[in-house]
Amino acid sequence: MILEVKNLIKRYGETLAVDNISFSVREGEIFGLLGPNGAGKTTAINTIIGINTADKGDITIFGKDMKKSASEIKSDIGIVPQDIAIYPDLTAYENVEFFGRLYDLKGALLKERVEEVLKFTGLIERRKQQARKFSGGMKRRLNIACALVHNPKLIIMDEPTVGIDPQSRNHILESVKKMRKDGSTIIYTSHYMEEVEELCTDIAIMDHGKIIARGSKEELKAFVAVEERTVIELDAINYTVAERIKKVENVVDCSIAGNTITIISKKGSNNLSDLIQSILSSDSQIISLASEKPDLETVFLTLTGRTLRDEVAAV
Ligand SMILES: Nc1ncnc2c1ncn2[C@@H]1O[C@H](COP(=O)(O)OP(=O)(O)OP(=O)(O)O)[C@@H](O)[C@H]1O
Repeated sequence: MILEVKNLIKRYGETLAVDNISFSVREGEIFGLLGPNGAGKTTAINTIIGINTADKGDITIFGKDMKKSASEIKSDIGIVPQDIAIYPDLTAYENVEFFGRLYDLKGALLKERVEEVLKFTGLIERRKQQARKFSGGMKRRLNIACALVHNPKLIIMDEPTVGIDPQSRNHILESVKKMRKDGSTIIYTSHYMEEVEELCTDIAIMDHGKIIARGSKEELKAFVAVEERTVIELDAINYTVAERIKKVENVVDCSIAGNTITIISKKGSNNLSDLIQSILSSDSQIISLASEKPDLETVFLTLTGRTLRDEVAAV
């Protein structure tokens, strides 16, 4: 295990921001910490890496106790903070160079690493430009370059795509995948379930300071999926169609509204071809068909009764 967190608690006065969480991260994973704004993701991350002091809990990183070996451990971690931490008056090159020096890089190796991470983040052409002239997305990418310059084994990214253009967002998501391919372990916090679903090999869902679910996306979805919905729009509803559909194996329910039929089937029934066959044999034509599979939003909704999007919009 690269990281092990046991019974971590962090309070801010009366607020229990991190409420007794335990989890571990295996080497080579992209570990996703998913939760709405205020769930406690940043507090958890900042407490793990020693920016905040924990009220209780044990943290082991690279097999070493964070309480005893913090500075040694930190030299192998790259942190991409939620709030952009770069110097606006320095150029892109100077910013990355500055962070490299903080990690004791010098001379030819420093130059080589600075150029490598600027290339990796797509900023090499803009290296001589002051950071203040960068777009929000470019600033975020520079923030990432600064975190990677010392070639860390563990990379922690706290909501790295908030408030940026789609092009920079895609660039960041692709970079995260590439970093994993190159052997890094990544912890990625986000309230965008699409990003976590696309990137992460292991996921913990956080809400009100607690981890409320943990597993791969397949495990999390299987946990909530009790049924599958298929919505089919027809040119016209024939009176025999509902009767035929109800006879298809694993169909639990079938309701009609206008020219649309909603069919509920048992989980994993794989009966789509039979459903289509039964409709065509009743002389109706299919206009559109949608099969709804659960996503991480469904998981959050099932566990909390709220949607991630509602939570984000409310902040
Ligand atoms: N410095 C602080 N002082 C007091 N309360 C804080 C502080 N930082 C965070 N909190 C509170 O702790 C809780 C968890 O906040 P945290 O920022 O960790 O959540 P988050 O999941 O990272 O959300 P976001 O994505 O909005 O940062 C919230 O109730 C927040 O208001």
